[in-house]
Amino acid sequence: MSVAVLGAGAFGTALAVALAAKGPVVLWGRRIGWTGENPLLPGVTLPDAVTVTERLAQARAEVLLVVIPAQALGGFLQTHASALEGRALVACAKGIDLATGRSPAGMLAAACPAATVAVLTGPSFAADIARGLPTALTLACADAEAGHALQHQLSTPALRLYRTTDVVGAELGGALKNVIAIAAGAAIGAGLGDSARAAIVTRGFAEMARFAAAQGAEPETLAGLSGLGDLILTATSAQSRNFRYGQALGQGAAFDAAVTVEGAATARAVTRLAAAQGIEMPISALVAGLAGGRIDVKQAMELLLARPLKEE
Ligand SMILES: NC(=O)C1=CN([C@@H]2O[C@H](COP(=O)(O)OP(=O)(O)OC[C@H]3O[C@@H](n4cnc5c(N)ncnc54)[C@H](O)[C@@H]3O)[C@@H](O)[C@H]2O)C=CC1
Ligand SMILES: O=C(CO)COP(=O)(O)O
Repeated sequence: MSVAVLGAGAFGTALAVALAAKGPVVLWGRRIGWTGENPLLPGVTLPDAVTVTERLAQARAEVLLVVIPAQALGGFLQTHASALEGRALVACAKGIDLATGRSPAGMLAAACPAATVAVLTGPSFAADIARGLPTALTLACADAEAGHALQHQLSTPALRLYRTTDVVGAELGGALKNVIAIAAGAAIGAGLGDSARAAIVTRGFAEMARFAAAQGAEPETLAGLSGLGDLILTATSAQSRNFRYGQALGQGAAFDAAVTVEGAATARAVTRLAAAQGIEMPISALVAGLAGGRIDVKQAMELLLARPLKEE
């Protein structure tokens, strides 16, 4: 099986490094601008088995891991979908596209109807994967046989993949936890304390599960690696960009706009979808307001605490 990774950011590079333990990997990026060490993944030297290229024609593998941020994926597919058609495409981004309301796998399936689409998601920082630290992720594919094959093709001794056919649940777990991680970071940044963070994470998980169930996801998926697992990681670690962005919001501090923070746009996308479907997502709506500069953390907390008392 030949593998290529599309998107040479921190996560794409880390996946290429991990999979190079099993054989040659092509890593494609639109503008590389570095050799040997990706500045987005400092301290990691690429193994010889990884070929880095800016030519998409060189990435003609049977399995393509698509690791382009959710809000950039639509633009990429407009230009390059034909080069991806008919392959096994593994969506690795965690977000919901603002323009279409689609998940990355949904965008891939729409752009490449003859492809087999899968999802790789779950708790994993790029730096951990690249260093070969133990990681467990979810591989989701509606086609159980193809999912089984991909699970074995993409697992390594350190990267343990669990399999599911619940693509919707796996993707929403990864997308929505970023939104709640921003809220958790904002609480910590504003000095509201660990108890407030625990409340936000728990009630945030409830709204993740509520939204996902309404889209047809299995509750077990949300309680697994891609939902709860990734939420725990992202809402408690300063390694997370979403958490750090939330912290900056809570502190009223500036944040580098060049850093990928999927949860900001996803908060807007999911708030819009939830409103259209009559689903309550108060924390996500407040994150959308915070990210859009319409409210501050003090107002957000006042709004949350003023909500009617209800059953858990
Ligand atoms: N960094 C991490 O620890 C993890 C990231 N992810 C997910 O992976 C996705 C990518 O994140 P990172 O690699 O960390 O981001 P990053 O910011 O490190 O890199 C993003 C890369 O995408 C490229 N890119 C942007 N627009 C593009 C386009 N139109 N065509 C081709 N390439 C384009 C950029 O040039 C850059 O190399 C995100 O959805 C993120 O949530 C998932 C798990 C872990
Ligand atoms: O998805 C991730 C960990 O599983 C990475 O989180 P950040 O994008 O917040 O850094």
